[in-house]
Amino acid sequence: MSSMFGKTRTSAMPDRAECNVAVLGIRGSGKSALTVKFLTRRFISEYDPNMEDIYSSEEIVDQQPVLVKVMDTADQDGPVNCERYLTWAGAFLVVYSIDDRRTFEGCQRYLDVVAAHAKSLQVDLPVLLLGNKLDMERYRQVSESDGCALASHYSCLFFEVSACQDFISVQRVFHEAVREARRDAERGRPTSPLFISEDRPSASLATTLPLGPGLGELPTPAGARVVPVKSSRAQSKRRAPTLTLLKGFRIF
Ligand SMILES: Nc1nc2c(ncn2[C@@H]2O[C@H](COP(=O)(O)OP(=O)(O)OP(=O)(O)O)[C@@H](O)[C@H]2O)c(=O)[nH]1
Repeated sequence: MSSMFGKTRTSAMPDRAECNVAVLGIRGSGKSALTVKFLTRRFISEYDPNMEDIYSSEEIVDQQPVLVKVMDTADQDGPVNCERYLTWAGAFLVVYSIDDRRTFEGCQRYLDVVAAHAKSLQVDLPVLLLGNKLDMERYRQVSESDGCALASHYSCLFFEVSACQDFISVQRVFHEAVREARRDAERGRPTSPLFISEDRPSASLATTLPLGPGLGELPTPAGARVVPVKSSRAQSKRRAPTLTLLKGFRIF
């Protein structure tokens, strides 16, 4: 039923695109806060740190509906047993906190793990590096240029966001992950993992999921800093997401 990026069809539901996004990073970087912000538009400050789950939200990205599934991972001190998300995800968000150098150094191991996985598959896997907690500017330990340099090294996109400030910047990041996954699918990533529910070829993706004319439609709200390392061409149409929590967050 699920796929890295592809379409599913059941008797009760027409074809629809899906994109699996894994949120990676060491403890305290804000993975759960970003996930919840994207799904609910709310900032919730405390979560069960050991809980790992997959949530989904129906989104419109570049005028095309897509079911975005988000895995909020819960590794202890770095990447362990990574197969569960490497084989599942079609895009990766690697998160650190700008006010904690340790989280920045920790995220490099995730970038290495994903890069090695992509190399073993001989595919491009979309990765976005996120410097979170932009609201903690005065306690910043990781400069924007350090984030940019790391993203350049791994050829990934780079954004600085805050899970406790505006929703739009956080939504934009998740939508950008979907765009990247679409582009990789269009560039001809291997077709077999893309369609699991039915053995349908992925050749139709290019026609069913056209690229938008250009990024820049989503405003960057005051106080949020979005730092694209690679240029992006697509645009996103915003709307309130239809939220489906596959399992409830345990919030305490
Ligand atoms: N100021 C600020 N605090 C944040 C932000 N995002 C998360 N936090 C706080 O940082 C702490 C860690 O956030 P989590 O979302 O639990 O981080 P995590 O990466 O999921 O960590 P684990 O659940 O331990 O794996 C919590 O106290 C959050 O309230 C942010 O953007 N700004």
